[in-house]
Amino acid sequence: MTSPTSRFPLITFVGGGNMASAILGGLVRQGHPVDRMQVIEPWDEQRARLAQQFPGLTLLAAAGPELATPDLVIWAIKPQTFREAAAAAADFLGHPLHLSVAAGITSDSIARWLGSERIVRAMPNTPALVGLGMTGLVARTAVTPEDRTLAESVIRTTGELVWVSTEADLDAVTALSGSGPAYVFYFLEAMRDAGTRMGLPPEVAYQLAVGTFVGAATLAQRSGEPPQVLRERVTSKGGTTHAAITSMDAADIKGLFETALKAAQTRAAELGQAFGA
Ligand SMILES: NC(=O)C1=CN([C@@H]2O[C@H](COP(=O)(O)OP(=O)(O)OC[C@H]3O[C@@H](n4cnc5c(N)ncnc54)[C@H](OP(=O)(O)O)[C@@H]3O)[C@@H](O)[C@H]2O)C=CC1
Ligand SMILES: O=C(O)[C@@H]1CCC=N1
Repeated sequence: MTSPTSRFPLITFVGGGNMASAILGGLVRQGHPVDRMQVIEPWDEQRARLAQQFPGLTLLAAAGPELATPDLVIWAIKPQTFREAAAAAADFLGHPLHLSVAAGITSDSIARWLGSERIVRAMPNTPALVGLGMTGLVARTAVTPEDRTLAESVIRTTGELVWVSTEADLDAVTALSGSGPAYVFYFLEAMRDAGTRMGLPPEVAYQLAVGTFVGAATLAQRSGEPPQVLRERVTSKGGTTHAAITSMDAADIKGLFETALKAAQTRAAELGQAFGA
């Protein structure tokens, strides 16, 4: 008899860390049954954490014949361990669609390691943990429209997505939105610390900083107006914002930001070269 949950694709995660947890959480929130997902995760503590968070989930320390043949494999491991993990699991996976979230590792490398052309690369970000992720996706040419739909349906459970044309674009996505939450947290730290040095209690400074980010980002999203216009609307002539922005321009914060993002983009390509051989 067909199980009532079998209309859901069977998904195997290789790697059960931060990103796998975020995607798992999104899927569970949207009603994907835990018995249609299995995770390969070698670290005992992490398996115990996942078992507690997602009761009923199949958790394995390593790939083996007991693995049910999946429709989709999500590769959520570090670029440094991808090759080794692929070699260990390839024989037990059948012929699924492969979805990799690893930074930098090209689909050419993955195709070589897995002997499959059905590969989608995704670059999510950690706000996926709260359903507000922003993911870039790129598909190899052999990927079918049905495969794209499957990849989209999984990623959509974590937030928004955008398809890009090339894997080089995905390195730019990695630098911008993949690593991007860390830049926001960095600014939150800086604003909290500056507020504290100006005499506010740290928790008040932090509350003001977080509220300002949430409010400004929501305003940008809802108004649809260019950020420059929104910024100019805050900047009264001869006022306080003008003083701050003049100080930032003098320090070339935008130029420094571009340098930082390009460093991340370069690192993505380096990871692909160093660990994709
Ligand atoms: N964190 C982020 O913001 C983002 C990360 N990514 C990408 O996601 C991928 C995973 O990152 P993240 O989730 O943060 O990393 P984590 O370290 O949290 O998770 C990776 C997990 O994979 C496990 N692992 C190691 N070797 C194997 C193996 N052979 N088979 C199965 N599992 C294995 C690790 O165990 P152990 O610790 O024991 O090695 C670890 O628990 C990376 O490639 C990264 O580039 C993409 C977008 C955003
Ligand atoms: O820092 C990293 O390499 C990963 C990829 C994007 C976010 N975290």
